[in-house]
Amino acid sequence: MPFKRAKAGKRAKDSLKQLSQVGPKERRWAVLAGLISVVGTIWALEQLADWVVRLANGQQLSGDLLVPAVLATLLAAGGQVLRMWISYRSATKLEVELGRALTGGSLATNDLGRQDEEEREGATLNLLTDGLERYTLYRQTFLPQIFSALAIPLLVVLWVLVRYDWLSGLILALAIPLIPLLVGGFLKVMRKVSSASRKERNNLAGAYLDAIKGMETLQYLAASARVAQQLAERGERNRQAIMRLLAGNQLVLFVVDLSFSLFMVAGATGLAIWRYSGGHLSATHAVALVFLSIFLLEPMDQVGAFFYVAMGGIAAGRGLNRFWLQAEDGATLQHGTAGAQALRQLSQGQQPSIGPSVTSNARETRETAGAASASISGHQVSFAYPQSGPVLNKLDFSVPPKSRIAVVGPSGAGKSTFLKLLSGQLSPSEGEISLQSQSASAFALSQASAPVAQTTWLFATTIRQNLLLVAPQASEAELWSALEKVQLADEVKAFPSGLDTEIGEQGMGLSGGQAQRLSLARALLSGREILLLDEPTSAVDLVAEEQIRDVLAGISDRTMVMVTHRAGLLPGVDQVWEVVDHGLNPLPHNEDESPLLPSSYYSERSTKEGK
Ligand SMILES: Nc1ncnc2c1ncn2[C@@H]1O[C@H](COP(=O)(O)OP(=O)(O)OP(=O)(O)O)[C@@H](O)[C@H]1O
Repeated sequence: MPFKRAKAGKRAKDSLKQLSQVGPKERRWAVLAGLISVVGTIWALEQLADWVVRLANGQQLSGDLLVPAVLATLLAAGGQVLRMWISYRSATKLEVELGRALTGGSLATNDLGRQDEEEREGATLNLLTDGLERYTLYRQTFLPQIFSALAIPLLVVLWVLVRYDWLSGLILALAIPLIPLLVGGFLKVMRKVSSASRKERNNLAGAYLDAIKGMETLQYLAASARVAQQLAERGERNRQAIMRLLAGNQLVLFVVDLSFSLFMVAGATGLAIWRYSGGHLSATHAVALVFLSIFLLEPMDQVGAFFYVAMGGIAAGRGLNRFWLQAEDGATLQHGTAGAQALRQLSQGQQPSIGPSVTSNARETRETAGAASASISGHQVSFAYPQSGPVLNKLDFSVPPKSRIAVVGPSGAGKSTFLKLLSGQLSPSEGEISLQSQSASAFALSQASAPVAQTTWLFATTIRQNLLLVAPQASEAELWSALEKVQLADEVKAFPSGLDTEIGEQGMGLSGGQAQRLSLARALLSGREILLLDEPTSAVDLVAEEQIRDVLAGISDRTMVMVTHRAGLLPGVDQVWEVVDHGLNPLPHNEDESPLLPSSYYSERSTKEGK
C-alpha cells in the first residue's frame, strides 16, 4: 500500500511537470520584460531622490534633469506594458491549446449523445472552463510577475552595493531572507481558507448543473421552486464566505505590510543617516536608499494583491492534473482519454492528432481509424463500478469483422456497461479488449468506434453542420451519400432549405426516427468501422423502428454491436448474446435461424413494448 501511494504521488508530480511543459514558452520573455521594468523603477526612484535633495537645498530643477527621469519612467512603464502584453497573449494561447487537448477529443470521438453522462459533473465542467482560465492566468501572468518581483530585493541590494556604498548594500541584504519567508507564510495561511471556499464553489456549480439537467423531472415533481430556493440560499452563503475571505486577506496583508514597511523604513532611515554622517553616502543616495527600502516590499505586495489568482490557479492546475491522470488510467470518459493523448503530444511539442479542431486532415484520421479496427474481441474481461460492485465477470467474446451482434438481457444486467467497455469509455477492471487481435487501449477503442445512443444529441444548428461536426472536410456528395444510406436523403431534399435546414434545439424540428437516422448518418460519416448502438429504437414508434431496421440491414460495411430490447430489430443479426448473471452467453438459434430467446427476456420485452 505505501508503495502504491508513493507511486501515485510520483506520478502526480511527473504529470504536474508534464502539464507545465504544455504551451507557449513566452513566459521567460515576460519575466525579462518585468526585470527591465524593475531596473527602470529603481532608476526612477533614484532620480526622484535627486529632485527631493535639490529642492530641499533650495536649488532650481533644471530641464536637463528631465531626460534621465523620463528615460527611467519609460523603461519602468514600457517594461511593465510589454510584460503584460506577452503574458496575456501567451495565456490566451495556452488556454486554447489546453482547452482543445482536454475537450477537443470528445467532439471527434464521441457520438455526442452523452451529454447526460453522469461522469460529466458540474465540477468537471467548471474545471475545464473556469479552472482552465484560472490556471492559464496564474501560469502566464501571475508567475512571470512574481518572478520579476522576487528579483527586486536582489537588484536593489546590487544597485546599492555597486553604486552607493558596499556596507549599506550588505546590511540591506540581511533583510532579504525575511521577504520570501513572509510571502511563503502568507500563502500558507491563506491556502487552507481559499481551498475550502473553492471546493464549495465547485460543489455549487455541480448542483446548478444537476438542477438544469433534471429541470423536467423537478417540474414534474413540483420541486423546482424549492430547489431554486435552496440553490439561491447556497449561492448567497457562498458569496458571503468569499467576501469574508477577501476581507480577511486584505486585513492580514494590511497589517503585515504596515508593520514590515515601518520596520524597513525606520531601519533604512537609520542606516542612511549613519552612513551619510560618516561621509560614505551622498545626500541623494541616502534619500534613494530610503525610497528603495520601501520598494523592497514589492514582492509581498504583489503576492497579496494577486493571491486569489495564485490560489485559484494552483488549485485548478492540480485539478487539471488529476483529470489528466484519470484520463491516462482510462477510467474516465472517452474525451478524457483522447485529451490525455493530445496533452502528451502537446507536451512533446507535437501537434495533437485528434479532434476536428486540432487535426488538419480529418478524412485521413477517419480512414486510418476505420481500417485498423474491423474486429473486436475480449479476453477474460471483468468490470466493476466502485459504487455498485461487479457487473461483468470474465467475459470472452469475439465480434468478427462486419458482423452484427445484438446484445440482450434483463434490465441492469450490464448491457450498456459492455458497450461502454467496447467504446473505451470504461476500461476493464481485469482482462483485455483487442482490435484486430491486438490488445487495444481505451484511446484506440474510442478512435475505432462510433457510438449511437438512445436519444441522440443534435445541435441547434443545420443538418449540414451536425454532419460536418465529425467530418469537417466531407464533400457535399459525401454528405448526401451518408443521408442516402440512412434513407434520409429524400426527406432532407424535400425540406425547403435542404441540408441547410435548421433543426432546432436537440433536433426538435425532426421526428424521433429522423433524428436517430441523422445520428446514424453522422456515425457512418465518421468513418469508424465499428458501430455501437445502445437501444437505437427505444425512443421511436414501430414504423420508425422498421425503417431503422431496414437502414441497419443496408449497412453491410461496418461491424455492429447493438443493445436492444426490441425483438423487431433481431432478424438479420448474426448472433444474439445475452448478458445475464455477470456473464455473456451466445443464444442458440431456432431451425429457421432466428435466435431462441429465453422466456425471461420475452416477458421483459412484452412489458417494455406494452404488449
Ligand atoms: N456509473 C455507474 N456507477 C455505478 N453503478 C452503475 C453505473 N452505471 C451502471 N451501474 C450499475 O451497473 C449495473 C449495469 O448497468 P447497465 O446500465 O450496464 O445495465 P443495462 O443492462 O444496460 O440496463 P438497462 O437495460 O436497464 O439499460 C446496474 O446495476 C447499474 O445500476
